[in-house]
Amino acid sequence: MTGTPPLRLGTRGSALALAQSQMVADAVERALGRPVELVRVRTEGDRLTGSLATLGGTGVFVAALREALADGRCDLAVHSLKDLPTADAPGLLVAAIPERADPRDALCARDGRTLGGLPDGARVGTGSPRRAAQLRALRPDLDVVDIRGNVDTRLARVPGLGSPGGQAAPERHAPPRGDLDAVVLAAAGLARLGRSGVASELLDPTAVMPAPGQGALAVECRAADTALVAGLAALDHLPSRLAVTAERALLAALEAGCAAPVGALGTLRPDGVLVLDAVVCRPDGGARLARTAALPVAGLGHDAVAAAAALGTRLAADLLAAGAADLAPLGPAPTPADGTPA
Ligand SMILES: NCc1[nH]cc(CCC(=O)O)c1CC(=O)O
Repeated sequence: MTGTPPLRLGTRGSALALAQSQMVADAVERALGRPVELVRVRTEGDRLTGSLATLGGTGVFVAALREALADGRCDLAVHSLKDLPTADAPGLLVAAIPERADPRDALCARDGRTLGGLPDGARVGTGSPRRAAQLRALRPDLDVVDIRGNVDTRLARVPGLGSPGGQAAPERHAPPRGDLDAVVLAAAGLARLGRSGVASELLDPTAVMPAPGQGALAVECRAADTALVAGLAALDHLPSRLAVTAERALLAALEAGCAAPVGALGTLRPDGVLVLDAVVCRPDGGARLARTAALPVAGLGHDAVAAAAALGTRLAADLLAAGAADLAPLGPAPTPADGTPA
């Protein structure tokens, strides 16, 4: 009659956070046969909408969820891996990295245009130095406009792409609408919101390298909840974990904050070789360093995770030896990479 008490999954209230939290809640219910309820965690970031992105960056949101976990106000939390600091949180554990969604960036342009088809001098919005630098490298004529806000707010800046309801989170200063030719957003975020249709081009990673961890989620819980840790392992997808482990080790070794113009993408090939591509850009797009490293991980079992991390560290050393630190502002970041986090 009483049954097992529900697991409490702590989440922010944004549309993207709710969508990905609900996806994971459903997967946990299926895997563990235990009910999961979403628990709204109000973060300081949510109170400071708008200005937050420039003040505290994505870390503010993650920190509030982690506090709620540590305090026992919730039992698990879902983070966008690209917003998760590379440093470990004491007492907490990323117990699962589910299968990664499409890691690519998506161009969302008016009239279905591609990057190559945008008119000369077109205005393209992004809050990410990584995206801005790579867009400028491909199209030096573009006017790259710094934008903030949630996915709906950003899409509304492109004529015809605002959500049908026209609703966007209330912001202190209402942002303009329909004033840009295009915005660039993560394909994975659009997919989770059911808005993949607004993408007019999925950008080739060799041209626009995604952020480390983009498209992947992290399911975090208390390390001491050993039964839950063991249960959540059923949601872990090893190829995705290997790829993002390499990407994040690279980011950590570059001491690159989330604002640094650094892209990285790991891929586990069918032959068991983990390939890691990475790029460090000069913010104006006028120069870039790109490097690739590969390592066979088939047959390593769980040692493969440590090997993936070593691959990322080694590629970072290659990039630094080639002068990455002269190209880009590496080191602790004052602003977030991609604006408001999920
Ligand atoms: N920093 C914002 C952010 N964090 C996670 C996503 C969704 C994609 C993902 O999970 O990687 C987004 C939106 C975006 O970059 O367009």
